[in-house]
Amino acid sequence: MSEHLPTNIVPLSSITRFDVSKPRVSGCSAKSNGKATSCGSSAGPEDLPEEIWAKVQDHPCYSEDAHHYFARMHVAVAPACNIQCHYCNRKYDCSNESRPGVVSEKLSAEEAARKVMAVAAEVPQLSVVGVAGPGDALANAPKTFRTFELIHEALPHIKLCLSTNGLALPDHVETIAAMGIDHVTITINMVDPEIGAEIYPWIFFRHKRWEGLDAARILHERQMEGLEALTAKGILVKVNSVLIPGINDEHLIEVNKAVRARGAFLHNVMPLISDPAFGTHFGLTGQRGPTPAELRKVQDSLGGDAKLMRHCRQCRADAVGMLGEDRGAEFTLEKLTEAKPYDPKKREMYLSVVERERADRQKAKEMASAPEKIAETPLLVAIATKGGGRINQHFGHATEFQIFEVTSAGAKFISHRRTDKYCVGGTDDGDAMTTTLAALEGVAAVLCAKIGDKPKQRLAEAGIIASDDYAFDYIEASAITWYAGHKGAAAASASA
Ligand SMILES: C[S@@+](CC[C@H](N)C(=O)[O-])C[C@H]1O[C@@H](n2cnc3c(N)ncnc32)[C@H](O)[C@@H]1O
Ligand code: SF4
Ligand code: SF4
Repeated sequence: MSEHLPTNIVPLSSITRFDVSKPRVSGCSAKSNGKATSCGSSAGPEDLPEEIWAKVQDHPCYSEDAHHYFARMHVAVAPACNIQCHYCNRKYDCSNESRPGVVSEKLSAEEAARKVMAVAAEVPQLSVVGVAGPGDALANAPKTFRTFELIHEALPHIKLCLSTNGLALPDHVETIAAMGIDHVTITINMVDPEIGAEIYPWIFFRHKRWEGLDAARILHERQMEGLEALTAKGILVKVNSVLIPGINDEHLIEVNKAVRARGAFLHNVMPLISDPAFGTHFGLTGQRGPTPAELRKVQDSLGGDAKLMRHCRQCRADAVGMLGEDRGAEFTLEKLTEAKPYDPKKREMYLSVVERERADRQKAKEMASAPEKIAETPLLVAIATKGGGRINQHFGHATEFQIFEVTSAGAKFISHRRTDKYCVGGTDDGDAMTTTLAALEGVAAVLCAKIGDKPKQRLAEAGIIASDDYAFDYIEASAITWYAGHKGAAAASASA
């Protein structure tokens, strides 16, 4: 069977570190971190109501757990936009650039459907296809919906997803519901038009261009109307907010309250990208993006029970693959003629592996966790992973680290941090280490599948412990076990 599995998934037979033969903690007596979990009404590792878990369990953006197992792709069928944001310039195009709004080729609905078939044949993890630009999905509504129709006819199991600024949303809620589109993202950066006027120079609405406060007021009203109409129909809405320091950083608490009151499922606060080279208004006028610490501060200020997305990778409008990887170059239009036919058995086999892996990973986590007796100082642990919920990437091959906040009681995903590959063409690259050390700021340990003596030494000099003792083990259980052996380091750094 293993020859059918994607390379980043390790067969269960390779699990050695955790004794999965011990009795499973499950059912009504289940305990997680010493706390009883609810019985009968919740499901999945994220403790969601069963009907919600059923909708998000294979959506890599709506469930942090799912992003370890499932892939998404964006199809670039929506070039036009009906508003202008000061942070967006869709004219800039680069195949090496990974950020929203960037694409290598724009597609017709038919081309997009062919591309989805080709990717589904190669990537059994594929579960979601989204339209997220390069412009706005609903400013190109006929093409967006035609694309979804074709995909649904060919691959009915694929979830459909769209991203919009919300201006045209109220006009399309009925169609979205009728087409079975269960996931919609709205970018909402303000609920106060005074702040909106600093972000949006103009909108185009009802055959007319609007500017200033009028534009921001219309946009705000349409966003709230669209959000309410979607949630009333049981559609899961994720709200994206771009964090723009000095403009909406303090205001995002109000945005969070407003969108939660209207039933938004998830709030994704994303850092502004404003490199002047991209030619956006903000980039050219010196508006900076937030630091990782500023981003985290705003996320943490949104209240303990706010459901936040912290694992967004701010993908290109033609991204393909697991979050954090982009296999778009393998599926360009000219390569589609070589595409293999889709084989549903490959996907079924993959799903059964994921089901077992998820259950065993959860069990390993519960077995490694100790009930919280005293307040412990959490440590940040960086993980090198290619997916599957395991520590399965060589330190030198990592282009990002997943950061977990860890105590003896649990390991919580906090964010990802991008870096450059340490090993380039088989040689150790000194500049990459500088980037990696910056990315690992505040991190106590790196857990990876393999690391050479030289980088291990460089990390040690920077006060970071690197370990490949947990190679191919589950992330959370390993991080908790590592923490248990290094609590002293936490106490020492807290008192330093
Ligand atoms: C390219 S847009 C496409 C969907 C739609 N037009 C919208 O704006 O919601 C996808 C996401 O990228 C975000 N985005 C675009 N440019 C950005 C930038 N420079 N920095 C951070 N986020 C950005 C948008 O706010 C939106 O949430
Ligand atoms: S709404 Fe989306 S596509 Fe339009 S300008 Fe803003 S970020 Fe760009
Ligand atoms: S941009 Fe964020 S929400 Fe959209 S596909 Fe990428 S990770 Fe998911």
